[in-house]
Amino acid sequence: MDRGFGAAESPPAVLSVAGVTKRYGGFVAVDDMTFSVGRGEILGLIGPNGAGKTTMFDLVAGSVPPSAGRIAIEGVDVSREGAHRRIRRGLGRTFQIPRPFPDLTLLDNVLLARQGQTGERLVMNFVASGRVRAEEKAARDKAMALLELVLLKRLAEEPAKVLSGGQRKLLELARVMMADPAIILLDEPAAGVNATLLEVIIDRIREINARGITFLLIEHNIDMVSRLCHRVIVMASGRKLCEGTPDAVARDPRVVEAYLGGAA
Ligand SMILES: Nc1ncnc2c1ncn2[C@@H]1O[C@H](COP(=O)(O)OP(=O)(O)OP(=O)(O)O)[C@@H](O)[C@H]1O
Repeated sequence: MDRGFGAAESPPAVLSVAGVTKRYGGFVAVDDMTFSVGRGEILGLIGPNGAGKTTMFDLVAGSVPPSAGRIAIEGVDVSREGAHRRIRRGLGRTFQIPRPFPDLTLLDNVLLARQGQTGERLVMNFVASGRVRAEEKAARDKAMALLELVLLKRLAEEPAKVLSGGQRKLLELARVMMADPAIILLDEPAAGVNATLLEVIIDRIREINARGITFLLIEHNIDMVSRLCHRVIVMASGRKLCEGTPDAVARDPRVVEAYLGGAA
C-alpha cells in the first residue's frame, strides 16, 4: 500500500523526493523539492549558503519532519518513518564534521555502526553464545575489510583521536558502509580536507560507487562535484533552480547569478 512511488518505474529509484517543503514559522527553508536518485548514480546537491541543502538532507534522513511532500526509499514511502527505520531501509548518512568516539579504536568505531546484531540482546549471550561468537567474528572481518577499503587498516587498533580531519571522513565512510546502505548521503566530504587526502576520498567514493552504492552529495568544492557527479541539482532559496550534468549547470547563467547573489 505504501508503494505509491516509483510503482510506474522499473526498477524504482533508490531515493524519490516528491513536493517536499519545510517551513520554520513563516520561513520556507525547502520549497516544493522534487527529484529522484537512480541506482548507482552519484547526484550532487549544490547551491549557495542557506539554499536549503542541509535541511533537504535532514528531511531525507528523517531527522526533521516535512511540512508537506513525500519521500521514498527503494519505492517505499518512508515519509512517516523515523531516522532509524530509514537506516534499516538502506539510507546511510555522513556528517560534515564526523565525530568518532575519540578513545575507541578505529575498529571499534566501525563495529559500533552495525545494525541489529544478536549480541545487542544480552540474553542471547546465554542461549546462543556460539551464534554470537560467529556473528562477532563476521562483523570484525567485515569491519577490517571496510577499514582496508578506506585505506585505514594499518591504524585499526589506534584510537580515533589520532586521525586527521580527512582521515575521519574516511573512517566515517567505513562506519556508514557497515550497515550495508543502498544510498549514502555525503555532507561536504571535501570540507577541511587537504589536497592529497581529497584525492583519496574521491577515489574511495568511486570505488564504493563501483560496488553499486548510490550517492547523494552536498559539496561546495566544484572541482570534486564535476569529477564525481553524474548529475547535479542546484538549489537556491529552498527551490530547485536547475539540474543537469556538472558541465551544463556550470554554464547556466542562473547558477552564476545565484552564487553571486548569495555572496553579495
Ligand atoms: N531549525 C531551523 N529554524 C529556522 N530556520 C532554519 C532552521 N534550519 C535551517 N534554517 C534556515 O533554513 C535555511 C536553509 O538552511 P540550510 O542549512 O539547509 O542551508 P544550506 O544550503 O545547507 O547552507 P550551507 O551551505 O551554508 O550549509 C537557512 O536560511 C537557515 O537559516
